[in-house]
Amino acid sequence: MILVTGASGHLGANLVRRLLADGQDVRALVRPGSPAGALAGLAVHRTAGDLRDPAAVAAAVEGCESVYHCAARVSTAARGHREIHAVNVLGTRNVLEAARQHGVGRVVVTGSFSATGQAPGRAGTERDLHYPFGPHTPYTRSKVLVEHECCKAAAQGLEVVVAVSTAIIGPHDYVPSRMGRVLLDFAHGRLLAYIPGGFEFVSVQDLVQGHLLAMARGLPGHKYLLSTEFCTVDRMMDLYAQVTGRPKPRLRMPAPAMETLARLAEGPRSVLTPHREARFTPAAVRFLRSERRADCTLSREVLGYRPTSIATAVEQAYRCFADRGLVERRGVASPAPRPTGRRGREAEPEPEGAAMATEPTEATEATEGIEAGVEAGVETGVETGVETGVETGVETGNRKAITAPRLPARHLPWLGPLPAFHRDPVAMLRAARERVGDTFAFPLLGQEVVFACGPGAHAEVFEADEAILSQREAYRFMAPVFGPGIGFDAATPEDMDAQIAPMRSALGSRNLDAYVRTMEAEVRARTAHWSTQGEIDLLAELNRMTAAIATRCLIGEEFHRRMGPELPRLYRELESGIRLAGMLSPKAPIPAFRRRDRARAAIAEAIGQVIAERRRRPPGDETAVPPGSSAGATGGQDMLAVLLAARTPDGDPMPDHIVTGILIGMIVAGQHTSAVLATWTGVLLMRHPDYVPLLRAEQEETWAPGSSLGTRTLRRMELLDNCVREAERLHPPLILLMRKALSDTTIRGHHVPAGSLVMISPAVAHRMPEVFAHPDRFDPSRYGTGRAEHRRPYALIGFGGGKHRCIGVAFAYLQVKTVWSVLLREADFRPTRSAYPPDYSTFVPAPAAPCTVRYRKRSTTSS
Ligand code: HEM
Repeated sequence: MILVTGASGHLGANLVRRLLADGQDVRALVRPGSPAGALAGLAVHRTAGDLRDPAAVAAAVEGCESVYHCAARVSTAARGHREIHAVNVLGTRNVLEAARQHGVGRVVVTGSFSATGQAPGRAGTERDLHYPFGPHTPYTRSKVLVEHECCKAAAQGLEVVVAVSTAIIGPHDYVPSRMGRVLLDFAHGRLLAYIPGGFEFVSVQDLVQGHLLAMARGLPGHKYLLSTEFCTVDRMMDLYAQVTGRPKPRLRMPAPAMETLARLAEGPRSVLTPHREARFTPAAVRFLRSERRADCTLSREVLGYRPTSIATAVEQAYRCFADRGLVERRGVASPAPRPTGRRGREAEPEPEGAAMATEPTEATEATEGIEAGVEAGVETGVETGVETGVETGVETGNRKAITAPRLPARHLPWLGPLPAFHRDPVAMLRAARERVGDTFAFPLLGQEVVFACGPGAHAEVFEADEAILSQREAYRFMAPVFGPGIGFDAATPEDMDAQIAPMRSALGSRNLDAYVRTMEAEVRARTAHWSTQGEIDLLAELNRMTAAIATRCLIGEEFHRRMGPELPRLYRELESGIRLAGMLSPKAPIPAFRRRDRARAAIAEAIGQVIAERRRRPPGDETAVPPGSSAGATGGQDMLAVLLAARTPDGDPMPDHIVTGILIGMIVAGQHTSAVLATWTGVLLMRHPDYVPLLRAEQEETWAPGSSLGTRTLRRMELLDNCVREAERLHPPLILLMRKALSDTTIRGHHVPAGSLVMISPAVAHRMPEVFAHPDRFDPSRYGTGRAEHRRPYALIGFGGGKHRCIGVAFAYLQVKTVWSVLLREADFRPTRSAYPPDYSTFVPAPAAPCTVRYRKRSTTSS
């Protein structure tokens, strides 16, 4: 077993991949909250822990025969000494001490070129002593002490070698690193200027190779410089221009003036944005200006190190970003490898295992310097990257919480990432998660949002006390849909629970068989209108079916007859009134809200009439279901009957407007969501037609021709169940679930200030490779015996979790399964489009309209 610390960093991510490709068993020590993407889908043993915690480090080291210690806190800022010292120096000491105690054979520690001394007039070598009295950053000082710790450990008999990194560039840069961010900014046309200078750069794959060589051949207690080539910033800009196809910025900021400016900016910034990671620092500019060079002769001669080319590393970095959708995929123009004449380095083939997966970086000062140039020259007042914020301790009660990383504000801070969020919230949140980790914060329309992702975070949110994370307060903007005092607008959480309680009983197993009969009858009634073949808008068709089903099961037959064909449209208008604008101003005078209010009034009036009629029936007959109700005909009750029979704590009947509001709430919660889930199930089956014969075979076994469907029959259809579950996972109808923080709290150790909106996203969470293997794949077998990926608590959250978990989940599953049992028996379906992308313009994203599919009725209809 080999331990890699800092495995989610740029170097770590590449090193882990290389070790795995070499057939090694790898354990990764990752700091809690590190971006998950770096190790996504890799067969590594993850262990969470902080370098500052000797016990966690010892636990990670135990049982390993060798250790690559790559983790470090990198910064060019003049502050943050304590944390930098604790992580880098004491953390390294912890690793070395644990290695000694557990008899680890060898440790390779990543060093920094900044800790190597400088000799005037020539390139620096391993023998050049660091000059301690210069204007060094806390980071540089810490890396000198790291080397000191290594020497001490070597003197005590531990085999430890230091592999010295220069400025890293290359693929699998998930955070991304600072050089990676400069490349992204360049590719997106956000780089308007730069500061000239130069530095030694290392291709991340050369650096990985150097670490392996240091492990195999390095002399204990020695260090080895690893660089690929010296590059001026002008040359880097040329390389970036070649891979991105964009011109390089015309503006070169004079370095001396920029260093002065950085000095002037330092004071105000430490007051105005004390928690923000500063990159435009005097030290960063100084590194660039110094144009330091490294002489890697020792590495070449002792280790056999053979560096490749920075041009190739830049190209690979770009390709990797393109693969992840962060930049446009171009026919990446390979920058011509430059003859590396200075020390006679030739471009060599990539090291084995080079072209693999991903993630964040330990930047060096030089990369920060370039980014500092970008920040200074380009984006005055606008953040280029991610504020790390991780080092900022915030006290919450007795617990020490860390500030969640903050997404950059690219537009007005008040708006936050609104355009991207509005266009495609799932893509925006997924991309942000890959960059900064599972928990992060951002402003949205003036509202502070804390986003959290992963089963642990879900558990904390779903299980939180209502007085701390309130569901009611988060969804109060829906009050115009439900009606005043109802559901999320109920006076107290207890009132809301009291309103939900009778619905639970109506949706209980006693009534479900009757509902299934209504469902089957309704699907058959609709398909009876279809000709032998043709095209339908699947979503529209399923909306009609679920509208009829919901109406008949929940409100009753009379209402269904009264409102008839009007209902799908009215429900649609009601539901489409739930939109982002409503969070800001639920009563804004916009057409969608006017339609919402008209639809609600029409539905409420019709329900009111039905209630009045039922109340006029003789006492003792409140629960009777009127003749003609299919639910009643089979012995069940519609929900209206249950609500009319329910009593308040004072023994009174529920007021009519509350009954009406609850019914409307149920329709809104369950009708369109079910139609959307059924539609995605159909779309997925059409895209994976191999499952259709298997599903039909399952039907043959479980559902005798001519017999009616029932809950028992449906429960035996396990493959169908798993297909619906895959639809729930891949396309959850509710993509965002929210809570309002009523007091300061924490999620996964991150501070959540009172007033924040806490968001979790089933759509993002369900694609976490750490939770679901190959998450983008349609694979119903993942729920089968042995894998049961959905059994992990709070992994599959399409219906929420904890005390607010959907009360209609059984109803919804039965409905979708009934729909597809009947439809698959009655007809064959084919897609008419190559893709059915989700339409994120609504709160319940369905395939973009029109969702046309072709059908042909089957001649062997056995019903
Ligand atoms: C595919 C269909 C459905 C989906 C995807 C769905 C999804 C959800 C989710 C995610 C929640 C939790 C919200 C949160 O924690 O913030 C929820 C709650 C709820 N759902 Fe559903 N639902 C569906 C169908 C239904 C149906 C058919 C009904 C009733 C007939 C229903 C009634 C409710 C109610 C009353 C709650 C609130 C529970 C509480 O807060 O205690 N849902 N649903």
